[in-house]
Amino acid sequence: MGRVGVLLLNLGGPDELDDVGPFLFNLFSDPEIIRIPFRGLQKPLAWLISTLRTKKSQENYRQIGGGSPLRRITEAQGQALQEQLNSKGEDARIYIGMRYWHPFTEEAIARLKRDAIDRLVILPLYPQFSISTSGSSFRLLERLWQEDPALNKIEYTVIPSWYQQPGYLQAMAQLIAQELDSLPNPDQVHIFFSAHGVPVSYVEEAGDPYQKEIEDCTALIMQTLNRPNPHTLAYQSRVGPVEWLKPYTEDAIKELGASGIENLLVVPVSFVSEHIETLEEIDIEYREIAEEAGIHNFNRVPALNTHPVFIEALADLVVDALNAPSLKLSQVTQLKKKVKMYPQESWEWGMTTTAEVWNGRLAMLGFLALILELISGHGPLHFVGLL
Ligand SMILES: C=CC1=C(C)c2cc3[nH]c(cc4nc(cc5[nH]c(cc1n2)c(C)c5CCC(=O)O)C(CCC(=O)O)=C4C)c(C)c3C=C
Ligand SMILES: [Fe+2]
Ligand SMILES: [Fe+2]
Repeated sequence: MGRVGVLLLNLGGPDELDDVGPFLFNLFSDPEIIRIPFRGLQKPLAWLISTLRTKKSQENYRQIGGGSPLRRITEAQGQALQEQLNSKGEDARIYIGMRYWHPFTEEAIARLKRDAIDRLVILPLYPQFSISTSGSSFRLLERLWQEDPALNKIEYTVIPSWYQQPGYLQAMAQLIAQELDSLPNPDQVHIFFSAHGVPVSYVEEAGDPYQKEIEDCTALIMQTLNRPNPHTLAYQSRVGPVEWLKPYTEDAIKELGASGIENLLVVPVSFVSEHIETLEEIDIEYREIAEEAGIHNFNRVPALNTHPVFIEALADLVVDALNAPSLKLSQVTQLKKKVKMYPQESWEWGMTTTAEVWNGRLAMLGFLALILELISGHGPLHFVGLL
C-alpha cells in the first residue's frame, strides 16, 4: 500500500506585520491573481502595487491582532484531520502547502519527498474551485512535477472542489442553525451568503466555474438547512479597477437595509478558516455599513475551522479519493482559455503578433500611468482604493 500523504493547499497569510509587504508581493506576482498582458511587467508591477498597498493592508492586519491566523488554524485542521484518518484506520501524514506564504507549497513537496510518500491526495482547503485559488496552486504543482522527475514516483490524485460533500453541507447547516437559534425571532433573520469575489472576466472569458459552484453551494446549504428564512448571495473583497462578480456585498447590504431588513446573519461561504476577510472585512467594515443602513442586528456565522463534522467530511473526502480512479493535475488545470483581441482589430484567437504588439503597448501605457499616479498621488487606482 505504501506511505500515504495528504497535501492541504491554502493561500497563506502574513504571520506578522513585517511579512505583509513580501506576502503581497508574492500574491501580486501571480498571473492567476492579477493578469498583466505583458509578462515582463508582472514583477515590477507586483513590487509597485504591494509597496503601495502594504500600509493599508498592515492597518487591517493590525486590527485582527497583528497577523493572519490562517497558518495556526490550517495546522490545527491538519492535526485534527490526521487524528480522524487514524481513527478510520488510515495511517496518513498531513502536509500544508501555502501559495503565497510559509509554509510554502515547495516546502511541503520537499518534506513529502523526504518522507518517501508513495500515495498522495491533493486537497485544496477551498470548497469551490477558482482559477485564482485552487487553480493557481494546481498550476504551481504542475510546474513542480515537470521540473522534478523524482515526483513522478508518487501516485497522486487531486480533489478539484468538494462543496457538494454531505458532511461539509451538514457542518455549514449546523453552524447556521446554531447561530439562528441564538437570536430572537430566528425565522425573521435574513441569511446573507458572502462569497469571495473574482473578476467577471475570469468567469466569462477564462471559463472559471467558480460562480456556478458558489451558486450551487449556496442552494445546497439552504436545502440542507431546511428553514424558511429568506437569503441573498453577494460577493466581497473586490480589489482593483476591473468589474468583479456582482452584487457586491456592500451594495447588497445597503439595499437590504433600505428595504427595511433589520436582522442579518452573514455566512462566509468561500472560506473554511477565520482570516482577514472574515475578522476584519465582515466583522468590522461590513458591520459598519450595515449599521449605517439601519441593520442593527448584524451577526456572522463562524468559519468551520476544526468543527468535528467538517473534519470528518475532509477525512471522508481523502478516503474516497484513495479508493477512486486518480485525477491528474493536467486534467484539472485545463480550462477553456480565450485570448481576446482589442477593438478596431479583427477578432482572432491565440497570441498572434498583433496581440503581442498591443499587449506591449497597453502594458507600457499602463505602467506610465501608474508611475504618474505614484508621483501625483491621484489617479484611478487611488480612486478605487487599490493604492
Ligand atoms: C487581487 C485579486 C484577488 C483575487 C482574485 C482573490 C481571490 C480570492 N482570495 C481568496 C482568499 C484569500 N485571500 C486572501 C488575501 C488576499 N487576497 C487578495 C487579492 C485577491 N484575492 C489580497 C490583496 C489579499 C491580502 C489581504 C489584503 O490586502 O486585502 C487570504 C488570506 C487572508 C489572511 O488572513 O491573510 C485568503 C484566504 C479567495 C477564496 C478568492 C477567490 C475565490
Ligand atoms: Fe480582501
Ligand atoms: Fe484573496
